[in-house]
Amino acid sequence: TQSTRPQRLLHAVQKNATRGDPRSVVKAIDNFCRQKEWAMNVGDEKGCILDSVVSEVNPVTVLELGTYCGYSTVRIASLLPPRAKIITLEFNPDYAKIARQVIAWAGLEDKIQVVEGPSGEWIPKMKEQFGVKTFDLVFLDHWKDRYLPDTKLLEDCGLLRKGSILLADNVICPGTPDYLEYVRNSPRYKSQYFKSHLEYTKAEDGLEKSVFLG
Ligand SMILES: O=C(NCCCCc1cc2ccncc2s1)c1cc(-c2ccc(F)cc2)cc(O)c1O
Ligand SMILES: [Mg+2]
Repeated sequence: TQSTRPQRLLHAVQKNATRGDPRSVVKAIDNFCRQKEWAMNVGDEKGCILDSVVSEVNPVTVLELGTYCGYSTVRIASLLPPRAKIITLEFNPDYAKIARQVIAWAGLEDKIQVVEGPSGEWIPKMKEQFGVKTFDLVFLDHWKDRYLPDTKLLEDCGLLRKGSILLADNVICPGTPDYLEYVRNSPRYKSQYFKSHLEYTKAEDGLEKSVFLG
């Protein structure tokens, strides 16, 4: 039977990356997506902006919405301090299966918890299920029309604290207009746009970094 793109991406990692070396896993995926098949990873250009925000925030608890094949999960986890943890939500079980194997190849299983299911159902359960108090960093990279409702849900569930950082992918392409309008106009956020390009292309895209003011 025909393989899927995530399966081919995983094979490229297993063929070209060194076990236990997260940066080689990131490199192998970027090479695969540039030379063989485009895939919706945050990519190398926006990935550098992600790296700089993670390094600046130095988060202990991270929530990622939208795991896909685990590219940004590995990228973030490789920069975290020893006891820090990422909870990453993925709706598609096939993607989650591939992501777990990519994460294992990078040797980062201990820092990452892949949770399957819709964000709208899991966010209200974060405290009781995972003992989370608040998130220091949230990386939004899932359905673009869920960014705003899930941000409001995070607020309502008390999962954000003064200084929590929201970092959103794809605010231009495919675009998240209602989310952008909210974080840029709400008195509860201080927002900043990092102009870049859609992964592996020349199209404009960017990341929006928003600090929750409490
Ligand atoms: O849809 C994208 N990403 C979300 C996939 C949806 C997966 C979900 C995860 C989850 C977890 C919990 N609850 C619900 C959900 S739904 C996406 C799409 C493009 C793109 C850009 C130009 C194109 F021409 C074609 C695609 C680029 C990107 O960087 C993306 O991130
Ligand atoms: Mg994205």
